[in-house]
Amino acid sequence: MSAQLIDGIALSQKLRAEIASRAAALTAQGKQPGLAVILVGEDPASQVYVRNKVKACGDVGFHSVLEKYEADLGEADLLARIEALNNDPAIHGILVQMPLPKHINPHKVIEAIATSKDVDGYSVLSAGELMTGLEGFRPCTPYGCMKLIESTGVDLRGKHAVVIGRSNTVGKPMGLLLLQANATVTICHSATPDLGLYTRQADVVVAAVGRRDTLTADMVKPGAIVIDVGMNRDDNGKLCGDVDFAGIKEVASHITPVPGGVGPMTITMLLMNTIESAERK
Ligand SMILES: Nc1nc2c(c(=O)[nH]1)N[C@@H](CN(C=O)c1ccc(C(=O)N[C@@H](CCC(=O)O)C(=O)O)cc1)CN2
Ligand SMILES: [Mg+2]
Repeated sequence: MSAQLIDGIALSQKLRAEIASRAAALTAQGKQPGLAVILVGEDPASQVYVRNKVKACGDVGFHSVLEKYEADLGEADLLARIEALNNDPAIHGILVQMPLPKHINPHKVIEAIATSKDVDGYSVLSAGELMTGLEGFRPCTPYGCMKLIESTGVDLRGKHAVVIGRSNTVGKPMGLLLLQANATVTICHSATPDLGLYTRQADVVVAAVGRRDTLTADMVKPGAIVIDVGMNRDDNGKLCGDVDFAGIKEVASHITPVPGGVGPMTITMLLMNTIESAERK
């Protein structure tokens, strides 16, 4: 058996075209969607991500502002910038690129963003909205994973989904989104003994641990959907995910590649949250 590839680039293109037409409709009413992206410091990967976010905004017709600050920016200065953007009617979404320099408390920064503009969905209130099923912004990476799963046409009702990883930004919200879609959810993590015992029972596995070869073919039920959130490097420095793609594609029904799977969807769902924010205004 050879799994069908779930193409995050193709799905992103389709969703971004829909977002662009919604943006055009808002712009025609004088309400162009706007996203503010803040980067503190010179982390090379973060520089690429923020550049890609700003470019993605331009591609779908959003207004965007990129604010770049030196790594020694004071926490109070960053909080003051966020407060100004909270009060800027041209801005519907505010995103502070993570990770932040060590001297800045990321929780304080995230909580300073108005919930109505928290398009990363990282704040305590956004997490509570997800937990209780209220309308709100879903964190972009797990939201993108849900769209990738939906694109397979498989109904999650009654299916067993196993999430590997319990981070606040991916694992935990992923579990809640799967639960909302009526899956039976198991969350595994670094203290789970015999991971394969759980994953072999799963109809859907989402791997989000940040360690390559966490999931191998012998740990996957034939016909399962495998979503790989990982971004790691192999021995040759090549980008790879958390799962053994070559082995698992012979067992799974559907699998996301790395690169080209979950990654592009993270930025697409940021655009989705931003258009939803602008439409709510
Ligand atoms: N404020 C935020 N910070 C961070 C987030 C986030 O969602 N909000 N997520 C990550 C980084 N990230 C976006 O910010 C991100 C990571 C990866 C990709 C992506 O498209 N990856 C490509 C491969 C890229 C490569 O070749 O290196 C892929 O998987 O195809 C997009 C966005 C942490 N910080
Ligand atoms: Mg993310």
